[in-house]
Amino acid sequence: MSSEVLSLSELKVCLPQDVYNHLASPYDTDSDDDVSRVEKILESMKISPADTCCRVNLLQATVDEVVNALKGHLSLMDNDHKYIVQKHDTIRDMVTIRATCSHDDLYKCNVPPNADPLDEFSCWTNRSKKGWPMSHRSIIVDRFCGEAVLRGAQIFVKGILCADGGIKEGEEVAVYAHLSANSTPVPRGLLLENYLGKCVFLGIGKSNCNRSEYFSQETGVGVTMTKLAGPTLPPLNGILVGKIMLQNLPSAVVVHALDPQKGDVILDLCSAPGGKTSHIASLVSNDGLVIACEKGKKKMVQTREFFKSMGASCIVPIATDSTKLLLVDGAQNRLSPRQIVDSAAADQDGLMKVRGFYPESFDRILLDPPCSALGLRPKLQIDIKSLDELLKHAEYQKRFVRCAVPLLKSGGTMTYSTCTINPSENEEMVKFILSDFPCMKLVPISEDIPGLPALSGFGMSDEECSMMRRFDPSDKNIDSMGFFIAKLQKM
Ligand SMILES: C[S@@+](CC[C@H](N)C(=O)[O-])C[C@H]1O[C@@H](n2cnc3c(N)ncnc32)[C@H](O)[C@@H]1O
Repeated sequence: MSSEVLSLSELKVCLPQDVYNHLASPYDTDSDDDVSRVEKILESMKISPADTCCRVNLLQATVDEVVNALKGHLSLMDNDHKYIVQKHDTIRDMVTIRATCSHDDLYKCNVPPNADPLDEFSCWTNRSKKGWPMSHRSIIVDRFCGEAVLRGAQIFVKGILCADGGIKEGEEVAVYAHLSANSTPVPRGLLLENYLGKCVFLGIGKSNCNRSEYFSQETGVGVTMTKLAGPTLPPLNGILVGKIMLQNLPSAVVVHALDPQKGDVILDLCSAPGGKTSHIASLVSNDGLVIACEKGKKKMVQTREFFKSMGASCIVPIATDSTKLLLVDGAQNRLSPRQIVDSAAADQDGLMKVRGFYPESFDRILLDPPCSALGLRPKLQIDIKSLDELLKHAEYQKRFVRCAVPLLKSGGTMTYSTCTINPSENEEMVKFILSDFPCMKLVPISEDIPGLPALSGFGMSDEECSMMRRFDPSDKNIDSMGFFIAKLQKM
């Protein structure tokens, strides 16, 4: 058994056949173009969208202030990248950043191209036979670290699995990601010459320490990426804290589709890590009541700290199972959400202990439930093992819907979103809502909000499909993640 070293262009992101067939089924199989739509989506998933989008927190900054600060920050960066920072055409609180140079050559190579051999490697012929570069010592990171690297992150020591012996602080190293599916785990600290797995070349970085410290330290950046096989995204961690939030474009437009108004009483059923909830607070200038629910207690405590850092004071965070939020007792004296949270006691973490809310309580509801995440980019591998596993997501999402619809006031709207391309969680879910809840109808999302219409073939009219937004990761016009948004009103 030997190691297999791929370039990103050679890597094939695969799906189980039944999942593939399911995702391909809505496309017109008579058309050559559509037959390969899923292939195109899988191909585009390997790298990040070219634009980094950042949403301006209007509670603590203006768009002009952020544009100027980002331009200043990026112009000081110590590398050869140039970035274009600009306001989004139609989304008023969105700023996009695009690198003007990319390293397409690295995308096609499985070793750093055109570099002189290191003297000590030229006498070691096995090295090139195994696929490792003669020009650089190499490190291999785990897959999740690799995907983060392709999103512009640096390499933390915890993500490094194995490395060549002898790497020194300041040395340029070749960086690979281990493709873990179906392979035996790689023990951390392994010498690269003993690695027998399959990996993909991600680019070149500069080591911040000697090899031994990769594996003896608990925290810290081990390698700073300098050239990436894919779009070169600016590292913005720790920049303009509280003033911006890095979000993919579709995630940021969801709340514009929700269109919250000052004074509204709004329920976010799945809040953590809080990107969309804090966006609501920003758009209503903290004027209103936003109930943020999240099942994970620890997650909610962290999310509450994030809300504080964003100055989002109109949000009441609650750790609860949102599928059980509907109260059916006390028909006579139904308290409003404001009365319920004002009279609730706090738990030992300071989160309000709320049992639930009464029917017809909310002006707007955001339902951004857990999903199969088959739209997230970049993805080096997909973990879903079978169609049964994929379809379970839709069943779970229906539980949130059954709770959300009664909680909505008549005339109120619910915005539903997922970060997947799976129609069972998107178009089919909307059809389910329309069929099982005749009180609900689709309403159009503002034309300023970009995206494609929903897929046809799920029992909805062309007009209804045009009211929804679908983001296709292989769409060349909007280079973004896979995403879906629908807005429904209770009659
Ligand atoms: C797609 S994420 C939400 C992302 C969030 N809206 C944002 O923009 O930052 C789904 C969240 O729902 C939470 N979740 C899962 N089951 C839940 C339940 N029964 N009740 C409440 N939250 C749940 C997950 O822990 C996860 O944080």
